[in-house]
Amino acid sequence: MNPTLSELEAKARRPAAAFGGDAHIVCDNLVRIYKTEGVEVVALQGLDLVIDKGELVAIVGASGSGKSTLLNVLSGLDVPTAGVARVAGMDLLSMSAKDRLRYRRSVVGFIWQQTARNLLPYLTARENVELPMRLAGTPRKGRALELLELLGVASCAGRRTPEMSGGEQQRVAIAVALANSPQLILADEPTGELDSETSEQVFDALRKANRELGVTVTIVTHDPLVSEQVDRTVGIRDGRTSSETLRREGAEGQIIAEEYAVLDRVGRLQLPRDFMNALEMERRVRLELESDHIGVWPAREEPSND
Ligand SMILES: Nc1ncnc2c1ncn2[C@@H]1O[C@H](COP(=O)(O)OP(=O)(O)OP(=O)(O)O)[C@@H](O)[C@H]1O
Repeated sequence: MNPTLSELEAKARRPAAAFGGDAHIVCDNLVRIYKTEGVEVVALQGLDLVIDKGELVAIVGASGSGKSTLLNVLSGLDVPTAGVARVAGMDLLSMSAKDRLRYRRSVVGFIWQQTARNLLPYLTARENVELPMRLAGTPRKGRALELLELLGVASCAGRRTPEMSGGEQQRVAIAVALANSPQLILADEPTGELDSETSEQVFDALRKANRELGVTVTIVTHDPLVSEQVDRTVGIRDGRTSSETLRREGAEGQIIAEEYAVLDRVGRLQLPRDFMNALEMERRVRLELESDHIGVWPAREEPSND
């Protein structure tokens, strides 16, 4: 039934919901400009991203597209130049130094690509997991072993980093990141230095943290083993989210992956570069509205006057 005039008027009067609503991670028109020796680099150019609580998301993109910049902002290590970045209802742009420290200690856990960067080499695995709890003033007896067990590295509890493989070190690093029960885990190329079998174990540990502890997990990765196993892969191009691949299980248990272009709030979308190249599209395209889709064609050759 068509809405009545008064229903439409009421709808128009309702305040528009804020972008991303109460999602766990909301980036709205996020901009990060680096200035070095007078040269400006726009690493994030109005990036929009919404991630719900409990999601496991991979972020992919070419080198220099802005992935690490985004993770640094979300982890509270870096402050964006403009826009909105909100995690678990906390505004990352206006946060005080004290809140930022608390955020980094207790709300978010971080895993670097370089295994050596995640752990202190002179502490055992168990002591490494206990450290963030001691720093936050909330030591919990048995918690470190519990986490090491959950991630399948309890046998490493008494070992220091040189006595562990790269994959074991990364799984211990995940336990360290989980120590203070964060709401969010961010991992920057966590399997980048590992062979495929070990990568699988590290990814399984992240998936376990997500499924069994309900932690939201965001992984920046070039590793197809990771990006093709998550429910949602977000592609970043030139400092903006440009594509999303959603995966779901089909009727026969097969995984169906569907790729979408991201449409921002003002209607901008990035056409895949290979599509544009194939049809030699540049500068402008012709759009046509059909009943159930919009057609995009290369611009017609204008007849020349000479
Ligand atoms: N501290 C910095 N100072 C100046 N420019 C920077 C800084 N950090 C990043 N950039 C620039 O910002 C852009 C995005 O970099 P970023 O590291 O976020 O990309 P990335 O997608 O993570 O790349 P990679 O996959 O190679 O790690 C690049 O052009 C980079 O040179």
